[in-house]
Amino acid sequence: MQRRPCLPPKPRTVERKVEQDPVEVFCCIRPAEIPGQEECIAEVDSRTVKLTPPNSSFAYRNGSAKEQLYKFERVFGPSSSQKELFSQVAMPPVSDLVNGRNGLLFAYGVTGSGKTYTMQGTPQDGGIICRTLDVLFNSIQDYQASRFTFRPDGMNGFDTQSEVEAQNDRRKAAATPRLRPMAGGRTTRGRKDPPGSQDSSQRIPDTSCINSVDEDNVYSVFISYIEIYNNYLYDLLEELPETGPSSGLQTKIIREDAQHNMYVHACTEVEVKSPEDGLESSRSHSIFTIRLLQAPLDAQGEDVVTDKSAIVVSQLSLVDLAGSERNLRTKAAGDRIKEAGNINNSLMNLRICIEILRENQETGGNKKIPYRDSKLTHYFKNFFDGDGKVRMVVCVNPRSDDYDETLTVMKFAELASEVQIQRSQPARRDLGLPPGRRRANQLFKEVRKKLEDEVEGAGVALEVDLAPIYSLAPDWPVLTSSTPGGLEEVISRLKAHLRKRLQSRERLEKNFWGTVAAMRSGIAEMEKENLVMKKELTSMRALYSDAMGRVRSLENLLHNAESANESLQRKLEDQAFLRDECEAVKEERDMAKVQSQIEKQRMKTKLRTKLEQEKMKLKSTLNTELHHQKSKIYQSQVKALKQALFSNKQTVPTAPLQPSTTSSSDTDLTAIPDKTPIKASTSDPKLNMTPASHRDLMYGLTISPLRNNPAAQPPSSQIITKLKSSDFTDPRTTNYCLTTQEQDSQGELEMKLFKGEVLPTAGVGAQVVLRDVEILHQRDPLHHQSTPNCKRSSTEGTPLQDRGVWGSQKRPMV
Ligand SMILES: Nc1ncnc2c1ncn2[C@@H]1O[C@H](COP(=O)(O)OP(=O)(O)OP(=O)(O)O)[C@@H](O)[C@H]1O
Repeated sequence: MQRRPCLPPKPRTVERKVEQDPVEVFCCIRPAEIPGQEECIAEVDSRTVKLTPPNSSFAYRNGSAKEQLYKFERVFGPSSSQKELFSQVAMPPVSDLVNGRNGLLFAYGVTGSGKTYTMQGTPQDGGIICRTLDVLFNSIQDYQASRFTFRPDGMNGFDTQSEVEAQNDRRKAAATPRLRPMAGGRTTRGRKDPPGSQDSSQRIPDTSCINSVDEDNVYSVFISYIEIYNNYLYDLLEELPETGPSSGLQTKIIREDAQHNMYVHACTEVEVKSPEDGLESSRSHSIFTIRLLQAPLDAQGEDVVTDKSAIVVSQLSLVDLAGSERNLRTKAAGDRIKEAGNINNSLMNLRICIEILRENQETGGNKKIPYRDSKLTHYFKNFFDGDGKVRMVVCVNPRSDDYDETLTVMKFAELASEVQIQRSQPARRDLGLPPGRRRANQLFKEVRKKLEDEVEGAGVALEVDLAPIYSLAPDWPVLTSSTPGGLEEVISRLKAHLRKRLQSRERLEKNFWGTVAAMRSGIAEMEKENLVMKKELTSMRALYSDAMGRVRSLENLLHNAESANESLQRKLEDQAFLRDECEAVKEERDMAKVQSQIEKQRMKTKLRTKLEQEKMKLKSTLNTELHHQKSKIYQSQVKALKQALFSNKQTVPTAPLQPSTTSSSDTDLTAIPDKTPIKASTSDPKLNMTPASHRDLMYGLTISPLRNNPAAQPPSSQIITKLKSSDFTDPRTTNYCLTTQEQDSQGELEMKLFKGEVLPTAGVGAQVVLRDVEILHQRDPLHHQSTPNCKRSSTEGTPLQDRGVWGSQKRPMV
């Protein structure tokens, strides 16, 4: 069977001038939603629109916007009617369909631009789908084949059935209750049906019709209705059981038939006999396909030629594409994002295919067109390869908010209109049958009926008189006794006539028996052939059923494999989706982790700062306290020293300058190896020192009484204490100075300055640590003069004091 106009193989190497048609692009501007709204598109003339960027558009904001004109085959403004649009846009493809050519018509545009309205319309004012069915049935109504004359063979082809088989099927169909009507008209996208689309009583049908219908054919219309959702195919006419669990619509796969046509495997195709039958299931937002079957009548114009190869199938797909920008403006999430992503991927792939197609045509290149990257383009591959005419209706909502998306749509339309599609060949097949068979047969039937009605027993009267063909001779001669020549003449004429008759009879008899013999031998031959044929047929049937069994099992295997593949693909996609989600969650967690680390670090810094502040505060409190204590101690020590110095006592208590409150637990004190007072003899006015293991040394002091007048006094020690209390922030820097004076018999005065620090102990006590000693010598000038040999220090002669010259010698304390 010829499924459809089988295209001649497309030439690859042989150059041949092929006729091409451009993709025809039309523009339909819907009326404004709100009267007086700001609009971005205007109809310039019947073929041109002007697109003006509004201030709010992205293109305007980024400075790339400018006013632009776009050309179309035809522009339909807001006031155009559905009828007008249908006549210009869809009538030619309907005519092509009737004449055995394929066609694809799709509506493209942003959400809410009127694609569904254009394809379906309203009950009172039908859209392209309704009008297509109307016109088609108006045109073929009288030539329709009876139902079930053709049956889909499951491989994108059709089988012809005998009238008896068709009748059986009709009986069965009438007895079987109808299942849930065509998947309930549901679409997986869950869009709304156009108002009143199910109420056929309100419908105002289109009355146009195509005149070029071949009357010597019979016609059958089959429709299918599929939807591509999330890049999966669903058969929306799939019958679902009325009761019981329903697992919903199964996904379908695309296959290629023997003629390399793409088709949806196991997709329901419903034979429809009227527009209403078709519209019952035309609430489509997707691909509504009409397939028209044409088969010629036999020579008598009575029956359909049952030869499969005589059937011609043409197809018209009416497509309502999904809006292209859903996710951008709807702020979709979750499944909606996936859906929007798939919609955009499909449309993007459609654009890519068209772009490469155009590029190949322009450059003569042979770049691979990625039709198989999405179901939408895969399904329509044949059309772009030249299997039918492609038309596009670009639907536009004029509102300014849609400008950016409309601009993209316009660019795509411009691109599509530059693509050339190879013109498909008409699908007629000449079987050498005379035209007008149907008409002649009809006339014959009409005349016979008329005669039957007029004359009783007209059946006999209508028998063809074959007498002239088989007569033995011309009519008997009229012979009478008055014939000139007399009786003799009559007898001789009769004899001649009889001789002729005898000859004719012999000839006829001979012919007859010859024919009989030929027929007999023919029949015998035929019988023989028949026997052979019967045998062959039996073996062929066996082979055929074997082959069919194998085909079926292979088909099942293939189907299972494809289903498994499909489900694996789904799983893969789900996994990929899950993986993406997991990655997103992981990313979120990582971010949270980093955030918490930053938070921790901040807390740490904050706590450290607080700790430092607390420490400083504590330190300053302690310092204040220490200072206070130290002041107290100093005062008491100074007091004690003063007392010691001025009380003329020989010794002052040898205890270190710690208050008695110093506890044994004092850590600094424990570091002092020996707390035993260091005694100094009165004869040795110098201070006795006991080195400690500690780096700093602590000294017990034995202090000689201070003479008020050293000159008058015998050599002795004089101690002057000096405290500098300017800096108490660090107790270690508190200066402490002890001075001893000694005058020898030559009158040289030696002064020792012990420099040290007063250090706090761990308790509230303090200790004196001497670090340096400076010795100053002063010689009495008077004495010096009398003793010229006396030695002088290196600094001698430097007038340090009024009283004489001081030499200094610094010795670091160890
Ligand atoms: N030419 C028009 N005249 C009157 N109403 C229209 C026209 N075009 C669209 N509408 C109305 O606008 C609304 C949206 O139109 P429609 O559903 O056809 O848009 P769509 O492009 O198919 O959207 P989606 O992409 O979401 O399917 C509908 O209510 C429809 O009736």
